[in-house]
Amino acid sequence: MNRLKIACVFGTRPEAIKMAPVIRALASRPEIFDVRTICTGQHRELIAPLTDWFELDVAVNMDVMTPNQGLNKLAGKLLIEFEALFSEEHFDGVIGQGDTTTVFTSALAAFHKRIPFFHVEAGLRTFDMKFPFPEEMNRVLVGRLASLHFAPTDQAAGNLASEGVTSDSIFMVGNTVIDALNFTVDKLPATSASDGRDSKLILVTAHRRENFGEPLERICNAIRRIAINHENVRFAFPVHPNPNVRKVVDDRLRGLQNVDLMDPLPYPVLVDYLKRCDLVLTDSGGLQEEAPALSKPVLVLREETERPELVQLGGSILVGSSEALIYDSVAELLTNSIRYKQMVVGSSPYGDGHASQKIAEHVHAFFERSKTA
Ligand SMILES: CC(=O)N[C@@H]1[C@@H](OP(=O)(O)OP(=O)(O)OC[C@H]2O[C@@H](n3ccc(=O)[nH]c3=O)[C@H](O)[C@@H]2O)O[C@H](CO)[C@@H](O)[C@@H]1O
Repeated sequence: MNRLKIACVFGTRPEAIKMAPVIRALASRPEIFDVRTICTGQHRELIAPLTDWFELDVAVNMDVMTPNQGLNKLAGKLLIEFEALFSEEHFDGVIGQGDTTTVFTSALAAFHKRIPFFHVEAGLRTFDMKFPFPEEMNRVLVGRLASLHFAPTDQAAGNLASEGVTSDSIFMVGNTVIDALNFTVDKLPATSASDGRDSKLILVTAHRRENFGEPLERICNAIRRIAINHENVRFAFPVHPNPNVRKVVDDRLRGLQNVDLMDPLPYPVLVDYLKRCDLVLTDSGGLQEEAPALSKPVLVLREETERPELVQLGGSILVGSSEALIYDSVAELLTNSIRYKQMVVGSSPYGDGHASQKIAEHVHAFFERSKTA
């Protein structure tokens, strides 16, 4: 039997992290799958260490990024690149993840070439096209283009069903980020949770477009006040390279002795911080999923989230960018151990760490079914 040739596409840091275990699961069955890994390079520098850590062979590197390029120019270039790739090589299927311009254009290009597209992390919705922008539109459009939808939770699967996606194409498998996290925790040397320190460690990340400008200023003001008023607290803040983030963070937080501003951390180092920290303050999607898997409460620096499951379980609170709410919520969790324990959920609502194996099986079954159809 001919092997199934599958293009696995990613372009940004979170896509590389969440696609890595899928690529490894497909590649672990070489008698069935011939895997080709395609990187569009949307976050080129952040991705190179990830492909090493997860031991991925990238077959195609696209070079599409130029400074201050608009979304239409990026999408146009990517469509042309995918058109050329899918014309030069025969692919049986294309698989991509999430809500970026990379996943949208690869799904559209696959559709134009009549190649089935499989969507990892399908069905996330805020129901507001402006937040997050342009990601909410990207995921809705990919929801129309995909042949199989791998939903991370029951709610995500329900969102797809209510949009009219046929139920036999939706599979609730969990989020592959938990597979990536487990792989990483297993590969890391063991560290103790507190490291023997008597201070509290708070991990912070903030980079979403919706927070650029005044919201990020308010977030930094709150962190500054906490750092000054609570000397037993340390902040670890890997700062996103985007100048919209870097300038505001530097202006407000540089020079505080208990705030460590760092370059973006390699994934294993980030996971090590996550293991050792007491609390996470973030607008990142991935960190909202990873933190509960390591029993860490999350304050979400967004007004809405497409990950309501953790909020519903009490493991995260939407604090948005309100300086007062961020300050008060952190202060309460630092001083009220009962409240803190209430926010430590027993297990992650985002998966059991076996999503990628399930995805590989469903992709195989899809082609077995189409042979008999
Ligand atoms: C609108 C929205 O929510 N969209 C999300 C967005 O992803 P995101 O918000 O999760 O993106 P980031 O925060 O950049 O990445 C997070 C990952 O990076 C790791 N990390 C972080 C800091 C660091 O210094 N070093 C690291 O290694 C961290 O542990 C985590 O795993 O796009 C994805 C792609 O489609 C979607 O899946 C996803 O819905």
